[in-house]
Amino acid sequence: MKILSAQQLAQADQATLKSQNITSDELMERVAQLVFERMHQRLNGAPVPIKIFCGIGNNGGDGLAIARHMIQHGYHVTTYITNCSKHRSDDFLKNYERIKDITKDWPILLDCKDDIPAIDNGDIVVDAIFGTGLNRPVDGWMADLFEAINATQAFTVAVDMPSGLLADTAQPENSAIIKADHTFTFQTPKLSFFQVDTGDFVGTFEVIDIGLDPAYINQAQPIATLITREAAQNIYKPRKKFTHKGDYGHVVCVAGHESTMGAAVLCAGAAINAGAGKVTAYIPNDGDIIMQTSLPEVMTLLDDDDHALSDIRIPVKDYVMCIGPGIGQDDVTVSAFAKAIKYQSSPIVIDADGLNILANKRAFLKEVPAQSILTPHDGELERLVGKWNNSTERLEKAKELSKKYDVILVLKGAHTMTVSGDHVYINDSGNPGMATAGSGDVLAGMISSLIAQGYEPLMAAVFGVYIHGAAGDLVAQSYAHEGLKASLISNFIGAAILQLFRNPEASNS
Ligand SMILES: NC(=O)C1=CN([C@@H]2O[C@H](COP(=O)(O)OP(=O)(O)OC[C@H]3O[C@@H](n4cnc5c(N)ncnc54)[C@H](OP(=O)(O)O)[C@@H]3O)[C@@H](O)[C@H]2O)[C@@H](O)CC1
Ligand SMILES: [K+]
Repeated sequence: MKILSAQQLAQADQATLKSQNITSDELMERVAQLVFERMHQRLNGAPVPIKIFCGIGNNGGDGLAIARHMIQHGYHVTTYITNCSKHRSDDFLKNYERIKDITKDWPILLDCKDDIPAIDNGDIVVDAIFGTGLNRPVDGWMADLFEAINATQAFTVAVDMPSGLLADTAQPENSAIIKADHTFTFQTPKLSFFQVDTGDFVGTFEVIDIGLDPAYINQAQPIATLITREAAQNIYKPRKKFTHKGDYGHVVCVAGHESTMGAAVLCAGAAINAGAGKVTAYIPNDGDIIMQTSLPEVMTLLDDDDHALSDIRIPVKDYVMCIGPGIGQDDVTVSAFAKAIKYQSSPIVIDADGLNILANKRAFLKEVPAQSILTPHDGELERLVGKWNNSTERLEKAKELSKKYDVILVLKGAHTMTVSGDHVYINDSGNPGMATAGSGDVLAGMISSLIAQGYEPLMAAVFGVYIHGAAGDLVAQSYAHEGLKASLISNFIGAAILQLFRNPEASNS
């Protein structure tokens, strides 16, 4: 699903009015009707007090139209207008007249100086103050109003966006933002919904297709793409009948150190579980028994050194290298790593200590084959690109690194983002239980496995991240977030692929 910028959405709005030959007022009515229907479906006429706060732009116009529908259906609505300036939009004004004429229930004008209306914990608050048109930080009385709403336990529903949140640009520090419990957002989700410093303001969200011009949306270059279940279905490559293990590639996991052999086991195990035809673990000599007893399907190649990797020689042809899990940063390993990546000519996957070595010895970055995949968590990313002040800057820095070295970055976290040049793919599966040791080793093994099976590196990363999250979601259903551990994610890879094509209603999930 495309994620468009606030500017693109405004253009889509204009294109829609033209192509569908409708007025902006008619589009606003369509939007309000769709939001009302969803609220009505859930509330089912409940006599709960509903307080609708409306700004004086088009977001406020939406709010007034929603209020009118709710009043007409017998809900207990109080409508407030934050009447802070004279610049009211035309469609706001039309809906202001309409709610007065039709319902005779006049909105309360708040003069933005005096008291803030009382809000009780049992109220439902509808936030229609600002949407995509926010153009400066919120301060003064308005910031106090936001704080008062946030201080209550009233269930808060945001229209299009929580007010105060910017759709796609850096949010100034300590901005006043409404903390929504649920957001009805129009046509596409906004980039800030997925960023660590702003995502929590959105609550759960629901994208409402408001029928904006498909021709405009199809040609628009998105600022990011949300990888949903449907997108993942389209990437999946089913196997053909007359094939053999050679058709599904060979992964060599270069991993492990005397105290971190588990990382090597998780990485190689995930490569097998994700479908590679063959997997070899290149490990320190003493790790042989651990690997062979843990994973009977995996072959081993042993380093001369008992405890650490010292000279990585791989006497096989045509394989995909996954390097880094648990290798440590001993001097011998750093030199061996440099040599190993220099000899690679096709894309590899670099994780964990492999990334830390690259951060310390930046010259090695030039030796990384084009289209290789780097899978940093935020600590590793910071070592690679330096500190950032906000999520927007984090993403910009990742894009720069990706372009400079022609590599793909998988920025791990809630809503993992895969960055390839200016293209960003945001993952929609997974849960907080996946923040657990070894989860990254499993992901690195999975992505390498998919490249070995013939997926283009970028799609291997995007699909691998989705299935990794989906496997985590399946594990969480039986083990809770707390009981989720990396080896379980790996064990559920196959189930997650099956689930991708199961009718969600039939499987009740
Ligand atoms: N895209 C679509 O297809 C559709 C979009 N629709 C809806 O339109 C919404 C966008 O509407 P919009 O452009 O009128 O902007 P909006 O969010 O109401 O804010 C503008 C107002 O806020 C004010 N203001 C801004 N910042 C402020 C601040 N910090 N502190 C105080 N005031 C501030 C600003 O004041 P001014 O700058 O004029 O002084 C102006 O009055 C969108 O989110 C969706 O809900 C649907 O109806 C139809 C389909
Ligand atoms: K809003």
